[in-house]
Amino acid sequence: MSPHYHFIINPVAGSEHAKIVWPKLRQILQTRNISYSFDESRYPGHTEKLCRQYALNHPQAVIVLLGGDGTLHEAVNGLHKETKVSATLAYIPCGSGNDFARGLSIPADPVKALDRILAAKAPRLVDIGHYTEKFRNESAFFTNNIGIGFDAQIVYLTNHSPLKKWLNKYHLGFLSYAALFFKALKKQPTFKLEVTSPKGHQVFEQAFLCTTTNHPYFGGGVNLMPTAKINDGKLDLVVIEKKRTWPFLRLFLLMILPGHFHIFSRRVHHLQAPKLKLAVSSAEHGQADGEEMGTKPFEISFSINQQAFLY
Ligand SMILES: Nc1ncnc2c1ncn2[C@@H]1O[C@H](COP(=O)(O)OP(=O)(O)OP(=O)(O)O)[C@@H](O)[C@H]1O
Repeated sequence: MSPHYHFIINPVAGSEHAKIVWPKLRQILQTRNISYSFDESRYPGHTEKLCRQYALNHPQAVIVLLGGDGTLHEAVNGLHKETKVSATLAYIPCGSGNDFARGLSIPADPVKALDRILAAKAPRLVDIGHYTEKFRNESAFFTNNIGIGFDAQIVYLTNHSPLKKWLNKYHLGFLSYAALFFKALKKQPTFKLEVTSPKGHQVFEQAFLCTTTNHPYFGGGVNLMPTAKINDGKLDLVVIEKKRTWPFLRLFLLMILPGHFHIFSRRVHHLQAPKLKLAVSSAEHGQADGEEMGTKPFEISFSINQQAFLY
């Protein structure tokens, strides 16, 4: 028997892309006589509540999210924060970044993504990260990555610039990250980072980017760590040190070019572990799945959980 699919739509995701796509998908569901229902997220944080409530009342259903990485972040937190609620998730990328979809090779075309979900036989387990941060007194789950330093500086600048809104209007939101790259490069200082993992203790005196990631992508498709796997029970920590600006620019260029040869640079440090601790004593920007974490020092611990996904 085919499952019941409950859709949660974030109407503002991807400059209202989800809102435009939904009627098309609904038509397909009706034509194929698929059992479905839906909710619309009405404010930031609503998806978290909707997802938890639906899963509590309908443990057998598949909850399909129409939105971007932020929508998925909320849904996963809805299911895992407080007590864990068992539910199967599925995801149709309609955001501006859609890095999680890239990580799972979910088609960018919403109709194809829906087809894949409807054809999938059984859910598969994927990793989701968990963090606890002392200075923010905060604990949450993440699907993509947690960044300290350069990537978080870009998120901060993007959110506080009118450019993102303007580019979003033309469905070019991803370009806002590129546009603010050089401003972030100028503003972000290097910082001292301490890393503790099952492999030992390491100190980086000139860390510039420090990203703990669940899959290869960040910033709307930049391949930070091609070997990161979303179902290996491990998180990938990437630390990039910066001594001078030009070598860093060269590294970043290698990151966005095919081949991704940046991973061979001695300035790029990579560590895979199921548990990690990071400490930064200076006040730095942080980002969690593209959302700002505020500018403070960090004492952050990571671990891994799992979530059933239909894809
Ligand atoms: N009805 C709503 N009105 C305003 N904001 C909302 C509403 N529903 C959800 N949100 C918020 O919209 C934000 C953006 O959603 P999301 O991240 O999914 O899209 P995006 O930013 O376009 O995509 P991506 O994160 O992939 O770049 C989320 O942080 C969510 O809290």
